[in-house]
Amino acid sequence: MNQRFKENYEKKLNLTKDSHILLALSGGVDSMVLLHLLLNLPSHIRPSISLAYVNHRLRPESDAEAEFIKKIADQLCLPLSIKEWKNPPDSGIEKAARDFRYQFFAERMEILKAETLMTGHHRSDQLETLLMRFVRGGSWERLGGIRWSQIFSPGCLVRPLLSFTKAELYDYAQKENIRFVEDASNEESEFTRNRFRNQIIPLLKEENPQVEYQVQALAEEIQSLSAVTEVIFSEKLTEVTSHDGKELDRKLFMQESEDYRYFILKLWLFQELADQEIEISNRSLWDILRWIQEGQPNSRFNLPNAYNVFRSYEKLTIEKEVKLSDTNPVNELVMNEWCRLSASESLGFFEKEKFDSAEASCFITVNREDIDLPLFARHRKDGDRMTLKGSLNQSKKIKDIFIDQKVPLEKRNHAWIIQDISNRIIWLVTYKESVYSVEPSREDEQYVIAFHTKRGELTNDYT
Ligand SMILES: Nc1ncnc2c1ncn2[C@@H]1O[C@H](COP(=O)(O)OP(=O)(O)OP(=O)(O)O)[C@@H](O)[C@H]1O
Repeated sequence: MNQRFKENYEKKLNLTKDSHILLALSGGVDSMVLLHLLLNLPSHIRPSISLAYVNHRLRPESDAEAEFIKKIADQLCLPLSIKEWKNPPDSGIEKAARDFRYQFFAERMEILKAETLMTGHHRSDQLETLLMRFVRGGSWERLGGIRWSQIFSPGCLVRPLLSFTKAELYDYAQKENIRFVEDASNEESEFTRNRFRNQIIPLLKEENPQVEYQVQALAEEIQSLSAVTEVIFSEKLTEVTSHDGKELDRKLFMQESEDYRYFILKLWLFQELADQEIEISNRSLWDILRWIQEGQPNSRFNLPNAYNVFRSYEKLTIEKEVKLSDTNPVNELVMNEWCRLSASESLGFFEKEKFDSAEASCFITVNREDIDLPLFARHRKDGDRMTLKGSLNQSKKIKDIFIDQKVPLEKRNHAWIIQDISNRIIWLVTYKESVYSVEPSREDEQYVIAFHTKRGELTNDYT
């Protein structure tokens, strides 16, 4: 077993004497055997080892286990950090405990400047993980299961025991007299994984005693296949998206076959929502595909967490919905000053003689007697209407103005509206002027309302 471990250590994991490893030591047979195997490596390849343990305090014997781990670290003179879990939630304990553990490991790696986290996952874990994923459903790539090595935090997470079954680890521990703690909860079937471990897998092993080996081989094949297809679909995605990957060109996308479209869309959503914990089911993917094919040219498809795929004619983007109430600060405009509205936008209103048109991207002129000061800048809200210039006092919904001008949905909530204290909408900035906008005259009894944007040229017709 030492020899097999050494081979994997050098070939599969690319680790050397200069590696600094943070070993996640739970005290169970797997990580205790892993520690032993690491220490048994010949000195010319043995890495520096630090230990980390999380005391979840979920079982009465937790504190005794923490003491056991401290003793081991003392005996071996290895640095150990322990963290206690203080606030377990009422539900979803398994996931919360895992998140807490890995968060702690990432912090320790950063502090210790250790580039490798090592855990004791083994071949029997692989079978459990794959069966659970298979039954739960989801993406086929997940059937690649636990990997030998993957990117983690500032470095990587490696599992050198993936070629050993749990039975082999027990044998080795017995032969080498390795002490370990037995997790009593493993015997109870209260957690999903334990149900698979204790009830389902024994039946599968009766069917085929080699099931763990078969499944590991299958998982590795899926991992390779998934690496190959990722390259193919990434190239395809690049062909149908803008340079930064944010805009998907519907026309080019629709030229691909349906199978390709499915995987391109999946990759695009995955990349665009990478920071969000959003899972898009296979069924939703098909629904989105149908909507892209048959939906309205200016419409949206709702995703979880207020995200949307927006379609504006032949352009698709993914954006979080901006709620009007969240983004509707009302900015009072102070006479003869520019009011900064965002990193790239300013609005101001000026006495005509104090206005320098060179500073503005666009502007309108109003008669002083027609409006009631002060003026305010805000975004649209439901029911907004304005009386259009040259329309004989006919008012029109702001929403309809946007529709007429084919303004994409995601731009509508960002547009600025100028209103006066009497709630009259004076200007839908860059999109539409109201009846209050007049031609400049020689008299001074006029104000100018001006907009400045750094976003290059104004893209809308200034009407
Ligand atoms: N409390 C802990 N403290 C330190 N390391 C731990 C702890 N629990 C688990 N580990 C590490 O994780 C490995 C796998 O443990 P276990 O099979 O119990 O985890 P799991 O339930 O499969 O969860 P996951 O795969 O998400 O870590 C252990 O061999 C050990 O390296």
